[in-house]
Amino acid sequence: MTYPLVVENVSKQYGDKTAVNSIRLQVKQGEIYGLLGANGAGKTTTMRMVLGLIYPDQGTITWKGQGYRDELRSLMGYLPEERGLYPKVKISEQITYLAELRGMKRSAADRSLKEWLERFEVSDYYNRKVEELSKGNQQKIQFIAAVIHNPEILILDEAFSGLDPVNVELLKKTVKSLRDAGKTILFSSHRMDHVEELCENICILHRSNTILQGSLKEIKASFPRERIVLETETRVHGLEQIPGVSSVNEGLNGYEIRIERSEAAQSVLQVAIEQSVITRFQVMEPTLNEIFIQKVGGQHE
Ligand SMILES: Nc1ncnc2c1ncn2[C@@H]1O[C@H](COP(=O)(O)OP(=O)(O)OP(=O)(O)O)[C@@H](O)[C@H]1O
Repeated sequence: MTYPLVVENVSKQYGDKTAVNSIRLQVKQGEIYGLLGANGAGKTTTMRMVLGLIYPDQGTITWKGQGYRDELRSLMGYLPEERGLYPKVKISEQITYLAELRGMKRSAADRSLKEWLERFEVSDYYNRKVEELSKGNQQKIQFIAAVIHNPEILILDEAFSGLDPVNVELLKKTVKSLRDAGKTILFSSHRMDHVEELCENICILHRSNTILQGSLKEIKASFPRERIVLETETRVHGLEQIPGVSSVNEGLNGYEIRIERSEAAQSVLQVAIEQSVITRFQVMEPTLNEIFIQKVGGQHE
């Protein structure tokens, strides 16, 4: 396997503050790589180094085997976390200008902009100023600014924040189609459900260091299964008293039971069978949210 984007033992200091400490990433073509971490963990700093906007103090970043060089500008697209459009300038003017900076001809940029506006169902914004748009629609325009020049590598920092559920789906679908078109995508998010849906591999940063990294599937399989979903036709009593059960939550459809050791699952099933007809019994893998909280939560600032 050759990886187009390789970050090798990269560190970055700001004064005596270490923002990123010796991190390593290998991102495939046609994948969305998840970069996770609490606020201040070092995600944006890492992305800005990949983009060549700031330089690592140590380590190397290579794109198809070579270090940063100016030609990469036109191959990279960036959706920054802090949005940076000019409020008073027309969308058509500023997006085509940004595309020209990335090496596009104005006519091609204009054509591409019109296609993207249509795809996002906002064609009438072509002549509008950014300040006239809602936050969510400004976000869509900012996304267009990142992809208009058809970059090979895409850096998306909190791409879906501030969007309503319909627009989240629209952008998610778009990111997936860019992945399927062979783009190499680095994606940060605080929404673990989005990461679970989009990313094959992840890296969780905590206070500048990598605390968990690898295939999401393997990471999930390596954590114990401590949650049971139980649905029965009638109520079941005494679940709390089963040895190894740490909590029982009764919901509308049944129970969510937490266990401390895997043998307890068998006892829960036994007790439920004795009292009712079971319509669902499932020992669940941990969610990424649970894993994140477990790894980061206890030491959160
Ligand atoms: N220009 C800067 N000067 C000094 N310190 C900085 C600078 N940029 C970032 N830092 C520090 O480096 C650390 C990592 O910041 P970074 O922005 O990369 O975190 P993040 O993971 O993107 O956080 P968030 O989720 O809040 O966006 C933080 O402690 C931050 O205060």
